[in-house]
Amino acid sequence: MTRNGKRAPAALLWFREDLRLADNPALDAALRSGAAVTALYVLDDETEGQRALGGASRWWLARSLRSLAKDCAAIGLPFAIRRGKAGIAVPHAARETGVGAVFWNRRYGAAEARADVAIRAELEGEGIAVEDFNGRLLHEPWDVKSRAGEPLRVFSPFWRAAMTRGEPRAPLPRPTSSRVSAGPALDGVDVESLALDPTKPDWAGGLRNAWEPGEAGARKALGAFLDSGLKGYAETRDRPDMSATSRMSPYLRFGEVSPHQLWHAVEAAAADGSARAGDVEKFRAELGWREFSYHLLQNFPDLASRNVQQRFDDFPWSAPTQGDVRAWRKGLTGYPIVDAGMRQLWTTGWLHNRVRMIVASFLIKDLLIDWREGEAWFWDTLVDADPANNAASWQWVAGTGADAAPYFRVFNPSLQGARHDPDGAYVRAFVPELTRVPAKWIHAPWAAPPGVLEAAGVSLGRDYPKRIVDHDAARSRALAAFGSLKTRTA
Ligand SMILES: Cc1cc2nc3c(=O)[nH]c(=O)nc-3n(C[C@H](O)[C@H](O)[C@H](O)COP(=O)(O)OP(=O)(O)OC[C@H]3O[C@@H](n4cnc5c(N)ncnc54)[C@H](O)[C@@H]3O)c2cc1C
Repeated sequence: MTRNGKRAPAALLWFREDLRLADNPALDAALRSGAAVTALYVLDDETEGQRALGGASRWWLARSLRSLAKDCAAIGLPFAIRRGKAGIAVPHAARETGVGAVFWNRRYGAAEARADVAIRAELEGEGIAVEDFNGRLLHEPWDVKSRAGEPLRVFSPFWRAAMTRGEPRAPLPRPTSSRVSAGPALDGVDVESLALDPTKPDWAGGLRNAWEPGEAGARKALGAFLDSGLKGYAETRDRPDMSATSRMSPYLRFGEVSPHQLWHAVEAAAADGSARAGDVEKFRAELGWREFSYHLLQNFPDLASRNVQQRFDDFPWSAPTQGDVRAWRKGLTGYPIVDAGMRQLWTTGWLHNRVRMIVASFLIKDLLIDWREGEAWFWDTLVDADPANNAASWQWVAGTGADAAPYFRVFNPSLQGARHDPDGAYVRAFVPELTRVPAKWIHAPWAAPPGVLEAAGVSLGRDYPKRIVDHDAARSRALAAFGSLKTRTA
């Protein structure tokens, strides 16, 4: 109700990358306005410049939308799904329902932000108010600045500056049916008709086993992390053989959980003694890397397609051979940690952060293939494929980004494997050919004495591939290529 007791006109809540009811500032404000609310999601593969979701993300989205539809029904919030260009579909839905206001949470891609400006102008031109909110980030990317008021290019000063902005707000409560006044119903399509699932072949079996998309799935996964993963996170987060990280990334990507909820949930765990301050701080700093990626995306809108450091525009990448790219994608490079990672990615749609760095370094530095080839593969296969995190991380590994690893940092896959998967349990989980290879040799089977491999039932080239490159030679080649760039641009 408004102050004089009259009901506010109906409102439209446009769900975008915030597929949740709890801690949803736009939804909360729409309900608080006293309006009767109708909710809408638009699958938009048509707006120019917007990158279409990859295959694994589409798989996730289908389940997420079903879960959201169920949650909306449970609180009596009418919810419709439509398909098409948002610039047409949203004003159309607003007219159809006769709403006085449209509420949404902000998006940060350049094309998405441009589309939002145009949609706002059209709605406001028709006398329909637009209210937008931050439902995605702890701090708006443009609010975090250097002392001189400039954008930041290095993580540590960025995070220090972000921390001076004060404690992120507390999460908003999940609305109950008593708060909802149902707006006009809107026709929509069902999720099946969006054809988001793979059919021939159906490659999603592993994803189905690994994940429960949706807000309820996010709550369960967070609960499991708080119960057993957060304790020791600072020490074990680099161990792919342990369940030591939150796996919140796809839920954050689709907005099934907010960073504010995570920020405060780990605080509560520290307060009740189930986590240590150091673990909480480290976990929050990882959320900080996500914020930093969005800060970079804000300042480098072409982050997924252009080198932040333009001197790399002349870099002598190898022309990718079908054989090398295929071996990398399929996990057949002959380097066990790389192969385990690429198979984990294909099977489950997710990959441990340390292994993401190793496989990315291998593609870029050992195979000398342009980072954009890898970024695109991750975009298609990750359930958490994120426009800011994915692009910023690939540029970080390539050395082409703002706060990037130096070009001479070339990960040695066998040493990385031995350090972060010391018993080889991670490799064994995804590369069954090597199950019986002893830990001492599992990250470098080519160096094992022939009798050891024979006893493990492995013949290289028959049961498991020979290495497609020799790492030492590849490293020298990469350093020479990077060195030539330095000389040429000096
Ligand atoms: C080449 C490469 C590509 C990547 N692509 C993506 C991507 O598309 N989407 C994505 O969400 N992350 C990406 N990352 C970052 C990171 O690997 C994942 O966020 C992390 O592995 C997700 O697992 P988690 O949720 O268990 O992480 P946790 O360790 O539990 O961290 C909690 C959250 O912090 C954020 N986070 C953690 N590490 C990073 C990081 N290095 N950069 C940015 N945010 C981080 C994520 O949102 C994560 O969910 C990429 C990293 C690399 C090296």
